[in-house]
Amino acid sequence: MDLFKQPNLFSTNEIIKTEFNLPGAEVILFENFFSVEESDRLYHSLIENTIWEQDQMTIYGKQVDLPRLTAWYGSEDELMVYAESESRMVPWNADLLFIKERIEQEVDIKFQRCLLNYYRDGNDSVDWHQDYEADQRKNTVIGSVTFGETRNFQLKHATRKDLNRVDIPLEHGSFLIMQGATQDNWKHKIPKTSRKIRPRINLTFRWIE
Ligand SMILES: O=C(O)CCC(=O)C(=O)O
Ligand SMILES: [Fe+2]
Repeated sequence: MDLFKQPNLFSTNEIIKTEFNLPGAEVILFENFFSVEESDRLYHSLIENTIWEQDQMTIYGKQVDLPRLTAWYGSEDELMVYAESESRMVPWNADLLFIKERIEQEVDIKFQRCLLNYYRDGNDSVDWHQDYEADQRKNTVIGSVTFGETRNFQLKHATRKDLNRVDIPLEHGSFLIMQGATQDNWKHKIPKTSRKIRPRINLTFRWIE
């Protein structure tokens, strides 16, 4: 039985592709990119087998835990500096290579590394941010895959106040591409929620020039 999608009269397992028409951004969503069976299997396997870390950040001079668990995987053995702490990148495993190869069929690049996020409940979140430092943001590709609970992925323009915020619910088995100048011009966030919800795993596969 599908853990995260309740069957209804109109439900379909077809892949649904949506291209968002946002100024200065290229954002494409594929719903049902992974089948329900694949998504259920990967959800459990990633929760159990990922080497999750509790990283910290500084707020008003105090060290506090990030509101989620994270892990860096990739092909190079290098130190990643993320949220001010250093972590060594873990080599790709079979699950990640399976996901990476599937999503690379939709983009013309090979992803170099992946940041996994584990949102344990509605208190876990990520605040408004742009991925990468300003000088690295041009022409990046982020492939974002979700397993588990649906969370609202929010996008807002970094400078233009005349543009409305966009909310994209990211469902079990979905795949979202952010490319071109998206990171340069738009911020994104996963807000907290007081709803009683189950965990969500998100994988952001990353490519930079
Ligand atoms: O969980 C998500 O969908 C977004 C994660 C994110 O923005 C990040 O890891 O940089
Ligand atoms: Fe991000």
